[in-house]
Amino acid sequence: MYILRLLQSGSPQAYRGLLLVTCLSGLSNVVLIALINHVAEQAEQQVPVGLQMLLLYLCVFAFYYVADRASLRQANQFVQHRLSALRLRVVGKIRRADLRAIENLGHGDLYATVAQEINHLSQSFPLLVNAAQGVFLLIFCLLYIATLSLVSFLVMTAFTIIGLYIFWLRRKVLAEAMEEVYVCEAAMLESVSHFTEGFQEIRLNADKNDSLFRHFAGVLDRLETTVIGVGGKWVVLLQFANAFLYALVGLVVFILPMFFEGYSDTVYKIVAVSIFCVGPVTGLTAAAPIFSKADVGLGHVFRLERRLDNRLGGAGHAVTAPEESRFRGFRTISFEAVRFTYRGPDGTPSFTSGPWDFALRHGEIVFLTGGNGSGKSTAMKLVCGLYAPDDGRILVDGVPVTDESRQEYRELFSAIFPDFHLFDRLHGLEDVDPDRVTALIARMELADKVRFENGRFSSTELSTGQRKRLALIAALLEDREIYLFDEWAADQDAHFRDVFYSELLPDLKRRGKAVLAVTHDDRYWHRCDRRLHLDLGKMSPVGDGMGDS
Ligand SMILES: Nc1ncnc2c1ncn2[C@@H]1O[C@H](COP(=O)(O)OP(=O)(O)OP(=O)(O)O)[C@@H](O)[C@H]1O
Repeated sequence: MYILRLLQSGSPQAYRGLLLVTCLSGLSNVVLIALINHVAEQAEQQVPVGLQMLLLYLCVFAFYYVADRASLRQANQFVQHRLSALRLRVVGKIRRADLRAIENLGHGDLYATVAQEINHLSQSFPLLVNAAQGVFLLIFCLLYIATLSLVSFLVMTAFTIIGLYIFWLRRKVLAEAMEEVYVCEAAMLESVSHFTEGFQEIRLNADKNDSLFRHFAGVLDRLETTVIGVGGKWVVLLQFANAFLYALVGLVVFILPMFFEGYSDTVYKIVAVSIFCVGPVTGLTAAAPIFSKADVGLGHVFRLERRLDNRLGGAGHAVTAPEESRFRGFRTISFEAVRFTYRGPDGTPSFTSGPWDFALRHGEIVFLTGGNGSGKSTAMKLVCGLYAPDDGRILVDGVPVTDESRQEYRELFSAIFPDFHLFDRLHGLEDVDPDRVTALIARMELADKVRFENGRFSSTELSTGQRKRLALIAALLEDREIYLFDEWAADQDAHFRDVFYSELLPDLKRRGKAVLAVTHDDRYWHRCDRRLHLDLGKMSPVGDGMGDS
């Protein structure tokens, strides 16, 4: 069970402390029941209830109240800590993973698993704590019954074990059905996302709209059938638990007195205890579907973590920037026979970039051209170290880049890819001079749209071209030695495209930066020092200087 695995991942001290207070809460609960039984017996024998007994009752009640509260609070804290630790651990592994690993796992799945599943468990937790307390109470109730009648204890314990075993088997069936609910819910969420993300397309095309809606209705139908199926299994479980309790009490009341002398004296006390067990047993059964759902979700998180571990190969690679990079101030980066292949899930190669050779020198502007799907973006990701080459070498001034030094190497680059992400604040640039940012906003001709306030841009609700300019501001502030632009100018108007090629790129060159830019703008090809062309992943130089076109 994944929930137990989660709990055991905490510090043994905290785990033991939690078990202790939960035990104390269950124990004091049973002592209360015993006291009630005792007082009822005295009343039946017409013995007046003394003040001492009342005080004892109040003391035990106070103890129970405090222990129960402490148990619930500690359990809540303990589990929330474990969930936070799990989130931190998994996100920590995601941030250390290679881009290929993340692409293979799927961004959507990653997000859903980390954000939704853990959240779900966090929200359903109070019910689960209640159910766990019920288990402790059941154990102590049985122990109390042992003090009343050993025979009843043995019979009831045997029955309880059989009952719990059957319950466990049924719970497994429920868990399997829950796995199907999980799949159906994921399909439903994906289907809903088509309505929100493809809203413009469906509002333009009624047939598409209808077809998507029919598909959604089908997905919803399957989800409903599966959830109803789970509900049916849960009803069976709930009925079983109730029937089991009544059968047990029936056994105690009708059958056992037939066989054991003097048993009828204690039977009403045992019945009273059994009735106290109804609440916990019902709580346990009621929590079963939530428990199964949380366990299934947690299973997905653990499986994701294992897949990340496999890709990270142990501790993973560092993500922290070294104080003094050995690659800083580079003169030439050489790519020797670099080759990289995308593979499908079954390992079949789908596209190969390379082998290619080229050298990127400090302070030069290189343009990369090629048709759609020729491998320009793939080459850019290989150049900046987001992909590690399958073959070949990358050398910085003769020093090979290895797995260990790859992060140091990446720190040379700032890149803006077509699917760039605009962060809500300038992460990593917390001490930036706001006047500098404001000046750059003005230079990007965004002064009437955006302000820099409290470490963030006032708005990111901009056109794609304007958003790319904001991304460029962040890249310029990073002040790295190499700039990669993957079709950056494609979304700019004619005026700003000109600013980019005629002012911004030459400015970077003047500052000694190297630039590698993917471009289709043949009007500006004379702006580069060298142009490289890609065709089916193979790279070749075109001319060797300005005006090569
Ligand atoms: N993450 C990926 N997984 C598998 N294959 C990929 C992936 N990204 C790209 N490819 C494949 O690699 C090939 C080259 O893609 P790439 O994006 O590098 O080309 P491109 O020249 O940048 O194309 P475009 O000009 O259309 O942006 C394509 O056939 C594409 O299907």
